Amino acid sequence: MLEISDLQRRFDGRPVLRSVSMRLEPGEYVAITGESGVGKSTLLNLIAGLDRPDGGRLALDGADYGDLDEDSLTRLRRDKLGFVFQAFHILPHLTLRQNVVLPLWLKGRKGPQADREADRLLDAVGLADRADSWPRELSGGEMQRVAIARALVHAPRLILADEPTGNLDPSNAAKVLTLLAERIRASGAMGILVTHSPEAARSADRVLHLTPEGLSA
Ligand SMILES: Nc1ncnc2c1ncn2[C@@H]1O[C@H](COP(=O)(O)OP(=O)(O)OP(=O)(O)O)[C@@H](O)[C@H]1O
Repeated sequence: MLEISDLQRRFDGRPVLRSVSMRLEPGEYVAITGESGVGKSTLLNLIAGLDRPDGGRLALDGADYGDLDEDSLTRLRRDKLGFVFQAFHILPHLTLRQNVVLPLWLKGRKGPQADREADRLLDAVGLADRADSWPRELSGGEMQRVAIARALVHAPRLILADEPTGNLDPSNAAKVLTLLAERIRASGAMGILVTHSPEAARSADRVLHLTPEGLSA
């Protein structure tokens, strides 16, 4: 479970997040929308443990971020989080299988079993026959599906997606969103999708709006 209560973040004395609270149960997938500059990425960075709040509490499966030092936060990110961002950081000098297997390598799992896991995910995103291809051979939509496979391969508890369909055509965007929602629900993970697109937001179980006052349905 992800618990956020009364989260606050200021930049140069200017409050961006004044009091943000939410709760996410296993298997739940929520979309967060809100005007440009309202603090969506700031919130996502805090949830990702990439930034520290000025007040309030964040806890994932009972682990309070405030009790974790930088090394423990890095471990939490590596072991429990999956990231799908628009700049998907697919590494050009690695094959698709190697890109997808990377989160398992980082956890010290290297070998045939890890490769099989990566292939299973590539299959799930419809790219089973492209495991040995290079990223430069892929379309934008295919690349985004590789990013999703990689975000899910280590069975993260929490998946964070920031405008994952930003530069996709409507048909590929719909495929990517369906896939993300299906995988989150099937694995009992939790998902947070930040998006400006009402259509993308509808692929989640519920939609929350971020305003200067906080998060509301
Ligand atoms: N590191 C930082 N230092 C100073 N100000 C920052 C920093 N990060 C974000 N901000 C400010 O906080 C506010 C919220 O930014 P944020 O990127 O979270 O908004 P957003 O809702 O994600 O916007 P968009 O939809 O346009 O991506 C903005 O005014 C931004 O300038």
